[in-house]
Amino acid sequence: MTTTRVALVTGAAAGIGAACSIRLAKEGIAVGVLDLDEGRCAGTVREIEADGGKAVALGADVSDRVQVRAAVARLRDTFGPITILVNNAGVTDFTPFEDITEELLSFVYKVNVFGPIIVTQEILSDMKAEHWGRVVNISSSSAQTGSSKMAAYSSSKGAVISLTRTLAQELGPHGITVNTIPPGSITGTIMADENISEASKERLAATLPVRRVGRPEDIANACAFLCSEASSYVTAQVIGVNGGRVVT
Ligand SMILES: NC(=O)C1=CN([C@@H]2O[C@H](COP(=O)(O)OP(=O)(O)OC[C@H]3O[C@@H](n4cnc5c(N)ncnc54)[C@H](O)[C@@H]3O)[C@@H](O)[C@H]2O)C=CC1
Ligand SMILES: CC(=O)C(C)=O
Repeated sequence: MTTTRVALVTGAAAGIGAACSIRLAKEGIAVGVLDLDEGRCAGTVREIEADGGKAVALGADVSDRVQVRAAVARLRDTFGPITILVNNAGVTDFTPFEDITEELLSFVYKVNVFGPIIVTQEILSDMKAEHWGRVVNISSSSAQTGSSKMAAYSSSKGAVISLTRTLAQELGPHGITVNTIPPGSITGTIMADENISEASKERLAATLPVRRVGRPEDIANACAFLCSEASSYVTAQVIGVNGGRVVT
């Protein structure tokens, strides 16, 4: 890699976003670790720096363009133009369909759909100027299979898959690849012990090709490839990881 690439990872204080940030930093990429509360990003930044990497903590709500613009400016001032973006920040929701309200829909869609659109728009000029970019959107296997009591969430992630395919066409001519990873169930907040019993995890694992529930590191490895120089001809792909359905 001739220049130090700069990445922005959203929702990076914990879980999949933290794993992606740490993994990208191992490739020599300088990482903007963004989450709602900048203070919560310190742990991810510390782990990256302890490993010899470069990172900066950023606080912003991905659905708020003013906050996103300020965070992007700080990252750009710190490390330079941003040419890698992982739209990972997301919120899940388990609500029976008939109980879904406009307020809930607005909350879920603002984070899961408006967020990736706003953040991508705010860094796009850097990618176009470099004629090189990597965008990875974290969707969900529930967008492909449906998931009972997750209509707001799974439909929002379906929008992320469609957004990915559209942007791949629109941004490809600018040297920018756009892909999505629809994880299956991954240990972390959603799959935390208080949310799912060990017996349920074992039953779930028995249905998965690799016979185990996914880990954030699994997503981070797939993400690192999609953000690499080598992945220049991979775009508009939906790359299932650990239970995610692979569709092209
Ligand atoms: N864990 C799982 O089983 C699966 C997760 N996913 C997706 O992967 C992504 C990450 O999920 P996890 O790491 O499991 O969740 P997580 O809850 O551990 O991490 C999500 C992070 O996003 C941050 N965040 C939430 N709203 C935000 C906003 N408006 N602005 C900035 N940051 C915000 C949260 O503070 C949190 O740190 C999400 O998009 C989720 O929908 C998809 C499939 C399965
Ligand atoms: C939360 C989520 O997307 C799954 C597949 O569990």
